[in-house]
Amino acid sequence: GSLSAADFHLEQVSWPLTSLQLGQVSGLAYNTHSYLVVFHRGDHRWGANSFNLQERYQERFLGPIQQSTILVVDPDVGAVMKASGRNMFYLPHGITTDKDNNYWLTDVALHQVFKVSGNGRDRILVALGEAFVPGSDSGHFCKPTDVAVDSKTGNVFVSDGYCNARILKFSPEGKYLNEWGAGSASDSGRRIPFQIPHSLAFIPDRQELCVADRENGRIQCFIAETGEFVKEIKKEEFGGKVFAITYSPGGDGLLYAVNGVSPHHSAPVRGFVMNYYSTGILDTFQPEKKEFQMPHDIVESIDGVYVGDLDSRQIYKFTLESKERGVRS
Ligand SMILES: O=C(N[C@@H](O)C(=O)O)c1ccccc1
Repeated sequence: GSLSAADFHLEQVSWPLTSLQLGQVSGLAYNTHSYLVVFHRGDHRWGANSFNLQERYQERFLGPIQQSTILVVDPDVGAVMKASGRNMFYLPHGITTDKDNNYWLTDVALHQVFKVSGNGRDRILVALGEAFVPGSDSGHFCKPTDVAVDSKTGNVFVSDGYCNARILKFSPEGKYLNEWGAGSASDSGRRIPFQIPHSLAFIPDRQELCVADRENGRIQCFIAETGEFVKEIKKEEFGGKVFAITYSPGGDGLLYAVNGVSPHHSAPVRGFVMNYYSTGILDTFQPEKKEFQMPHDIVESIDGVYVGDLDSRQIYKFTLESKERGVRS
């Protein structure tokens, strides 16, 4: 019969074949040509003193990152096919591609969201927020973390952010449409605010938007049209931190997640494969030899699942191996 995800397990494969010379890896995306797109910080890093108490970036004197922060990487060997994003960003965070292969990016130092042409020429097509000015009205963000695009309507969703606790919705041209906070929690019924809405995944099969509510260690999903709360996925196995999520459309709708280092290391840091509808955990995965340090984004490509680790400054690739073979060998 047809092989279900239960017959498979994600295992790390040795990739890339040559070093990608990355800084802190903050975001991963993939494009319609099934290439991996990497958003990294070059020689900048987000340290304990990067921001003051008013959430203002303290290292403007460094100027923008001069290395290429946007790398299009070939999924087979990991060779850099295209490099761009020089002299534009200070602290890259999230990256998403739209159906025309344009990039939507966030920069936590700029407190801004950009739509940039994906042809490597880096034309800024939309810029949201005010450079270096944190805020919480419809024209400002505070360390925005990610962007998701609804390919059906072209509407754009922003998770905002480290120092706000909301999701904003914009038209394809960047016109403010709506915003909302956390939905009601499953247990207490009290509305527990987001604590770093850190990563977004759009569910095209359902026109829903899921949010990795990082420090609450939960995923909350909403109706994209209205922002109405649909459901919450919170697992003991997450250990109280969910850093990133991504969704694989199609029949069995797989939702992937990576958790973070939990207090007292009570839960291992790893990746999860869940069925979006049943919310059951189908598989977990982690690097063979080393541990994840800070898995910061995850994306599924045509041939595997990629995890960008911010602290180890590298990208791990996992592919589906049949469990039976594991038993036989
Ligand atoms: O979470 C943090 N960083 C990462 O998510 C990241 O995106 O770098 C962080 C928080 C406080 C101070 C310094 C870094």
